[in-house]
Amino acid sequence: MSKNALVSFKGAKNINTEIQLTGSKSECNRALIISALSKKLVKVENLSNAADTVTLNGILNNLEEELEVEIQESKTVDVGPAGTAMRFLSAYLSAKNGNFLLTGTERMKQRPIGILAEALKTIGADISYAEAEGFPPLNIVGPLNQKTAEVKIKGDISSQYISALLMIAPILPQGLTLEIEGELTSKPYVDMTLDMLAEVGIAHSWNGNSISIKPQVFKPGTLVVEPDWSAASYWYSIAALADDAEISLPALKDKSLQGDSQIKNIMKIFGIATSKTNNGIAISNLGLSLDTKEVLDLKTCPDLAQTIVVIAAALGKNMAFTGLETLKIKETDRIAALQNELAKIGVTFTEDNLVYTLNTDNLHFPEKVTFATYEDHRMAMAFAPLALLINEVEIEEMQVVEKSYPHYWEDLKKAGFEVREI
Ligand SMILES: O=C(O)C1=C[C@@H](OP(=O)(O)O)[C@@H](O)[C@H](O)C1
Ligand SMILES: C=C(OP(=O)(O)O)C(=O)O
Repeated sequence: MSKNALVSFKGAKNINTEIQLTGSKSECNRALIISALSKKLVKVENLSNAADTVTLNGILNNLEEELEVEIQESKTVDVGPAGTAMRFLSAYLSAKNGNFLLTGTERMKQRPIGILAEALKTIGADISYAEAEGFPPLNIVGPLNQKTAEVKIKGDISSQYISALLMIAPILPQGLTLEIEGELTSKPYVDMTLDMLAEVGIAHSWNGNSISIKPQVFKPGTLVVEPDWSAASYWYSIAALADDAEISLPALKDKSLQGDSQIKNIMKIFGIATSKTNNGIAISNLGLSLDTKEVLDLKTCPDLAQTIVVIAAALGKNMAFTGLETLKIKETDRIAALQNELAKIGVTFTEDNLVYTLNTDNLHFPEKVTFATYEDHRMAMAFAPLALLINEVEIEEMQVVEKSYPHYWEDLKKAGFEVREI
């Protein structure tokens, strides 16, 4: 039975703590696929306990055992709500010997995959849609018989399709050249894929809109996963809402592979400073929130959108945002979810010509607010910090955080929040 979290913060709003964040699920899920493709020549260190990573790891370990005994009938592979696992496994299983039904939650069945499936079919994969055209579940019969190395792929729906193809490219007999059509959304995630491949000896060339990877062998090595900067963003929120905050986050790097590390620049708007420590970073509240008239473009960091929009709203900043087009096809329609929940504190979030604007003129904080989470971990984690402004915050279905940050509630308690399961 799912439970809700009742979150509150009693006494002076001073936060002084050290939080050890779990590994980035994006880095982990790439590292696991790369390790499997390299036949374990590549090892992974600091694997996350995020449910999406635990799921993918379990699937890959299971497949390895089963492929050894060569099971021929169709095998169901269920990724649950893990988008990266769905997209990365579509490509990975296409290259593997076997017959698979790749599926996930009801929401996963509404998250488009046609662009990736059609690209894989062009390359030579045997893929069909088990239910709705263009959506999971997929029937995949591998291994693919490569017909071409040249594929055109739309870049503006999800970068995960491109990462999925890039990771299998080195083991394909002809390699791959991807010509990206339209604007590339979430670009730092493609950079992360290429950087992690480079760490284990896989070279690429990027010319204009085309990325090429030739057939190559993986170099033995270890991919060490950095903690999750998307998870760190919630600590920036907490720092921004506290009266005084000094929070250290060990092992986060100044030069990160994760695009969400740009939270450190964005949060300067809300008066949060980031400094290097001898083992990571520390964030503190300088109490110098800026007035910004600029429109903030979040195309390169969609997973930060909820964190930033909620904090801007709670601090009464009528900010405007662009680059939010992909939010509607994530764990939930994140635009609708934000609109519904921000309304509970009197804030509107409206769209005009792809510019989303907050209006906080009627901002107010009732004694108690219950926020719905829509099976989306980021809704829970973005709204819970409001307990620094609202006497009692109830977060529905508190277990959603497991997807990327299972220790979230424990960490809040460590920082001085009261969190009760109800
Ligand atoms: O490649 C990745 O690890 C991810 C890419 C992004 O998705 P899109 O490329 O679909 O925006 C991001 O939202 C997701 O949480 C993780
Ligand atoms: C969008 C997300 O994940 P995924 O696409 O991997 O399900 C996320 O973690 O915010």
